[in-house]
Amino acid sequence: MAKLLVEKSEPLRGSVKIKGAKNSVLKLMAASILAEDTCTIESVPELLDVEVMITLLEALGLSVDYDREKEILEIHPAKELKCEAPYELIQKMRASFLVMGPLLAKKRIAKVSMPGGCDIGARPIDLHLKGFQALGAEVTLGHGYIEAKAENGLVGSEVYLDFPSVGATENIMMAATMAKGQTLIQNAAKEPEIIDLANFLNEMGANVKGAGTDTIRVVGVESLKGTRHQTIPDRIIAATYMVAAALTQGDITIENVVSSHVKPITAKLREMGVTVEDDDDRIRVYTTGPIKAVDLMTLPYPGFPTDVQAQFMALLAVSEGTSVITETVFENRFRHVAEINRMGANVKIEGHSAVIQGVKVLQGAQVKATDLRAGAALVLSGLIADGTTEIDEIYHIDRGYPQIEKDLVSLGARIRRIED
Ligand SMILES: CC(=O)N[C@H]1[C@@H](OP(=O)(O)OP(=O)(O)OC[C@H]2O[C@@H](n3ccc(=O)[nH]c3=O)[C@H](O)[C@@H]2O)O[C@H](CO)[C@@H](O)[C@@H]1O
Ligand SMILES: C=C(OP(=O)(O)O)C(=O)O
Repeated sequence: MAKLLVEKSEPLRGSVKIKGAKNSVLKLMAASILAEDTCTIESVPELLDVEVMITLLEALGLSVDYDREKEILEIHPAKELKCEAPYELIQKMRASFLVMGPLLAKKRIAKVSMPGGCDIGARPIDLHLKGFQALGAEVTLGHGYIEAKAENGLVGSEVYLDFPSVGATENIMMAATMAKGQTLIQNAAKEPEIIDLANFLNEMGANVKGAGTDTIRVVGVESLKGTRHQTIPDRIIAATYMVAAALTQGDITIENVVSSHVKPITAKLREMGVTVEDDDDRIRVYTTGPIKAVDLMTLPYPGFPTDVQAQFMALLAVSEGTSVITETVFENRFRHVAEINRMGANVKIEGHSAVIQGVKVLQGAQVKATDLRAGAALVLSGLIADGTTEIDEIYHIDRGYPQIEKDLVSLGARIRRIED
């Protein structure tokens, strides 16, 4: 299996341009199932997860042209849309389950494999299913598959989410686009990717209002057409590179970022003594002083993102003092602790919190990426650790970072990929 070898590097300097957001583009791809004609999506990063979604759309009968160089994806409607999404594809990636809402809206029946748990938690789908049921679908579970049926079409309704789940909000929003009448999604997730999806759906002719607030109103329409859309920049990659600047005591300018999407990151870094200068679409992060210990808690947007928790742990591991990170979104998202401790960090898990006693230096070691962001955190730690850090199982990183080593090397990092 491929590995990354990360050497202790000089402070990172220079500028880096952020590509389209994985967590947006995968949903835009799923939403394309709804269109009567071609959808063109721009700024589609070259990621493993994008390849999995292409395979899934093709398995459903759509045809897809992906110009990897230009980062443009054209998704053409199926001659005959299939309504079954198989286990082999759904188990590869959680976001595959997002085809259920569009299939149910368009075919009035969908049979999708249950996604199962993953490295960061059990990740149930009860809220997605409650939403489909509220819209009148009959949902049955059997042999590892979920079947949802609404023979006479879905009917708009009120859906209250117990937790503002990103995926449930998106799946229900897509299902509701062609339901009869109005759907209200209350306690909806407010992530920027939800707004991007709503904009995409509206460009296709849907009637979605309130995305980005906790109440989304969808008025069903008869059909949806194709459109051309530019994916929003990846705020999690931007945040990862912001941490890289602070950790290496460097000076990085991040281009093509929506500053308001990374406010919780900016605020936390400033609290740690790091300088962050932000314009609308560009952020400069630099520091020369020590990093102050801080406490943080992950929360749904606009709270501190769980997808940046591991990267902040890498930074707090070498801060001055004791910090506490509390993870409230996923119940098992501390698997990176064992790995970062192998590099000399002093982190203890206490229930849903990690107590981090800052140390002066980290040491290069053999470690493995236990999930996508955990892997990114290890790459960052490797940049300041003495010697070489050898990171295994980097396919996790490739799910969500189109070119982590290329970007970081362009900023002065010493990273090599060893292909098997
Ligand atoms: C592809 C994608 O966009 N992934 C993101 C998405 O994942 P995802 O959409 O899976 O995350 P959710 O917001 O749904 O999950 C948040 C919490 O709600 C729970 N839950 C969710 C649905 C449900 O039906 N029942 C339930 O209990 C989950 O187990 C988890 O504990 O949002 C997460 C939270 O910001 C991010 O970390 C992921 O990177
Ligand atoms: C958890 C993540 O992704 P996914 O929901 O696809 O597993 C992530 O992007 O950090």
